Amino acid sequence: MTNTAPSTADARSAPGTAPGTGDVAARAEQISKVYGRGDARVVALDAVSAGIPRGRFTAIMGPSGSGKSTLMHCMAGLDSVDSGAVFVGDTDLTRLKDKQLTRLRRDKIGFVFQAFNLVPTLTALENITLPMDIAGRRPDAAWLDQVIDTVGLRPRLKHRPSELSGGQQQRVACARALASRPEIIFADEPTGNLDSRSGAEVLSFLRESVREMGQTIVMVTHDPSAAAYSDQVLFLSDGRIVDTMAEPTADRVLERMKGFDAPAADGAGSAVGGGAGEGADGGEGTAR
Ligand SMILES: Nc1ncnc2c1ncn2[C@@H]1O[C@H](COP(=O)(O)OP(=O)(O)OP(=O)(O)O)[C@@H](O)[C@H]1O
Repeated sequence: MTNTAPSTADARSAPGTAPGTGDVAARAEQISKVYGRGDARVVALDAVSAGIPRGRFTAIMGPSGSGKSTLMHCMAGLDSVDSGAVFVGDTDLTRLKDKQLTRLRRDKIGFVFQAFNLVPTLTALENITLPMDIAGRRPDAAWLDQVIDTVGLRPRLKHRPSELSGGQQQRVACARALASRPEIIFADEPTGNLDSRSGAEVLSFLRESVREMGQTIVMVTHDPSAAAYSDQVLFLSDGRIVDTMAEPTADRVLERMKGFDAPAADGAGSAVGGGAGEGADGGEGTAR
């Protein structure tokens, strides 16, 4: 079966996005990824196509082993694909040499992982600006100020990670990802190590960075409540995108997750097409 959703065209028709190529921040075109051989062969991604709308918050969900992390890693240039193409903006990652790929990741992509990955000897502020320091770029002071205020870290800027709570550390990691104004931020289970209150704070902040700053975010999560902060959810099963949901709520996402043993009768294509277009009113202005 071929995956169809959400196609670039679908993404273009997403709410609040003008027609044209500029409204898709990243896209996968028929990407496949196989691990292992013989008996150990696993098709992690099976001809997946997906467009990530610019300035939107997209969640990726699916059962364990469905390919969520693989999809994210391939789209972020952290892992290679066996076939197909991955675009960030207009650049096909699969055609880049290692050095070019490293530069693209550094300049255009932000990452937030479940483990906060902060440098323990640096202050919060130094951690936030570290990627730009390494790249020899000066942070835009006004932007940095806005990011710091949005994540509510101003009173903690001189603290080292060990002096911060888990939620605060993850906010530092989010600020670090946002500071260079990347084309797209990939967040892999960003609330996986947080209690529900800290998790909600981080998700609200991610949500706000999309709404207020126009950031594009893709987040892998197991948690329907976390997915409910997004504008749209892509559902993966057995290495394929089998459905999308616009304006998700935790209850609807939970229901859909329960249904994975019995896939939607109308098939992936129609479900996905409807889902992507369905986002007409989007999550814009909707606090979820
Ligand atoms: N490095 C690897 N070597 C072999 N198989 C792998 C590797 N990475 C992933 N896989 C397999 O590929 C499939 C997809 O894995 P992936 O981690 O993308 O799933 P996931 O949906 O993120 O799972 P989870 O929710 O459990 O984190 C799984 O069957 C997994 O066992």
